[in-house]
Amino acid sequence: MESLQLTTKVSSCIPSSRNPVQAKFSNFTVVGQVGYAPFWRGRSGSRCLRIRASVSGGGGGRGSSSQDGNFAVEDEEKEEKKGPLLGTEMDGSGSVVGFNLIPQSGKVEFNGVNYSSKETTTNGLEDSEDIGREKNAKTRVTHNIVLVTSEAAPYSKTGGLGDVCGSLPIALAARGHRVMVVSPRYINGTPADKKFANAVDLDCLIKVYCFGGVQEVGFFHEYRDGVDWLFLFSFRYLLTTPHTIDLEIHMGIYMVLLVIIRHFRFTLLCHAACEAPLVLPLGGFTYGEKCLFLVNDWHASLVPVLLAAKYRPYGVYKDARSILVIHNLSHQGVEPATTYMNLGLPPEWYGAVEWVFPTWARKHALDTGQAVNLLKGAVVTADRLLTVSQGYSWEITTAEGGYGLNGLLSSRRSVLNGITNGIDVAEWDPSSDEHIACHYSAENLNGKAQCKIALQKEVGLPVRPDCPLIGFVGRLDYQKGIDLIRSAIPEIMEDEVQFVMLGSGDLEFEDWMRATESAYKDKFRGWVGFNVPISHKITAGCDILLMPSRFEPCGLNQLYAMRYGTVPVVHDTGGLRDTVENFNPFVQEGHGEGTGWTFSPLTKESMLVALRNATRTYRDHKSSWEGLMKRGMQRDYTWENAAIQYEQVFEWAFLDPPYVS
Ligand SMILES: Nc1ncnc2c1ncn2[C@@H]1O[C@H](COP(=O)(O)OP(=O)(O)O[C@H]2O[C@H](CO)[C@@H](O)[C@H](O)[C@H]2O)[C@@H](O)[C@H]1O
Repeated sequence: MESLQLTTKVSSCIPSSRNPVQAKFSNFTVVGQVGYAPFWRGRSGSRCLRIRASVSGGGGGRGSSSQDGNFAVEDEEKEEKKGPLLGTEMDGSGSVVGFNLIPQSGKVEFNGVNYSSKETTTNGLEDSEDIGREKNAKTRVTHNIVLVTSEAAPYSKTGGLGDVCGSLPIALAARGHRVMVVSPRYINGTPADKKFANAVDLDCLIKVYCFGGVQEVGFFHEYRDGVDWLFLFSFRYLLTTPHTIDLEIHMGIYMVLLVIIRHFRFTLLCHAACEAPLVLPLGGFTYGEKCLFLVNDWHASLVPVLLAAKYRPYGVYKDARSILVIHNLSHQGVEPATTYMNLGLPPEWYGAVEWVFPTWARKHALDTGQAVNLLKGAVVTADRLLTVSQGYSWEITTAEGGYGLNGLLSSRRSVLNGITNGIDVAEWDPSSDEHIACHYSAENLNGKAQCKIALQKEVGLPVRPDCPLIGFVGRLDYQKGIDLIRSAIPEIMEDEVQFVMLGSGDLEFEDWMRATESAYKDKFRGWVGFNVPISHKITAGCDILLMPSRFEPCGLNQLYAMRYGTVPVVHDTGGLRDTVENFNPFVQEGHGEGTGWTFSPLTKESMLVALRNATRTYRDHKSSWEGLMKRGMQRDYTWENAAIQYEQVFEWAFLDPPYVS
């Protein structure tokens, strides 16, 4: 099975005059950037594409997907449903040549995965039982969603991106959408590999064209919680590269190799994610062309560029839409300009990803500043842009928060929105958390004191139930404001407090944590590493969670903390500002309101003031403290809230024509 192939020989290039948007963007380049704002220039050039048959027959091929109606309307007026398909017929070469139908009532099994007809929507329609139940329900539109990500918990996680991409798909599936998640299959020869144990090899190799030739990629698949989880592998990738994300974090000296590995891995990921909806008959049906791509951060940013440059000019994915979800603008996937040829894009599309560093950012006199920037590619080609909080969606349009993309992002402000992340309320639930010593809830807080004692014992701090215990969990890097904690620690340690930090990342900060532990044996513990059970124990056992993030697109730890009755003290920025309400003890007839402390500006002094206000309230105003804890615990953090807002954005995406067609 092969994908659209781009030849490097260029023979024709005919931008459509049908659509002004296409005319404007299908051939462009950035010729200069002043303050990073690009000037677009048409570029004469041409291309020749060769389409090789990928799926033929059975209505599952490109252009005639079996799920063309994936943009489905659910209401009681539904027409007769079709029976689900059993699976594919393949020819000797492994190409799909047809499908076998089975009756609609039975169970569907494909590659060992059970899809009951209730779970598997046909053209997005729910079964008649549901229709009956929802007789009076409002008409609702469901979509075929392809979420592309470098990580998805519990399979892979290095940070919040993994959490979000592990939970949001399930919430969307629960609302009736058909959802596929495409991410790499990280196998590293450790017990962590077991997380992929339930995924079965689909035995379907596809060919994509990038990195100077044909690359074969395959998929493992698990159907769980209503979601098709697809894990990508490539033999070349397995044989030639370290493939654990944990290892990558510690690769330091092999950074150059690491950059190449990532570039290769995520280029493959994007190409494969574009092919998967067309060629994989999951549960008997392909997702088809009329799907919605949710692409997360720079790793998946090539997807909208591929849709525009490789597929739409040849009539494929005309009705698809793409939404770029920005979790962290400070990582943009910037590589040397020479790597453009690896991306599998037509030469004339260079302008979409072209990036010119300003003079001051160049390393030497001969450095021309030329680079490719994958995230920028998505910013200029995706149909809509999303960030993970409203505050951050504004910050990225400013010079301070825009990391050089603020000009472009501002120019797309009309399609830029922010939706605050939810959290996995089943995994993060103090009344049932398997990692913590004692369960508790807003109604009965007794167990929290036990969790604090258990944490103090586990990390070897003196057991002092009344001493305020401050926690920190997160990546040790510039974003998280670790340098601020480092500069404030001598003063924090003068107070009657204990402090537990869990984190990994920057080696300098890891060393600092170890040294601080030696210096303040009775007060400070620094746990270097990535340890999910300990993160739960800290969240439950501490009284206060400190987050002095320099910027924070959303932040999950403050949400986890509030759900566990641990009061956050945060820098007043981005998603932290949106989610933590500053404590005011005087309102509500002295009952107070708010869920934590927000401080600004980002200085040691203002952080210390907020922290000391928190510890004083903890010690001297027990009822106010309990109010703070309970208000935080009673907030609604479910993903359903966020999923409903995502649906609104999906609707807007399909109302407009494709941004680049
Ligand atoms: N050492 C360690 N051991 C165990 N667990 C650890 C850990 N270090 C971090 N974690 C966990 O990783 C997650 C980090 O969440 P953040 O929201 O801080 O994400 P991050 O900055 O990575 O992601 C980006 O994406 C997310 C999701 O959109 C945004 O919330 C965020 O603002 C943005 O920077 C949490 O679940 C945390 O508990």
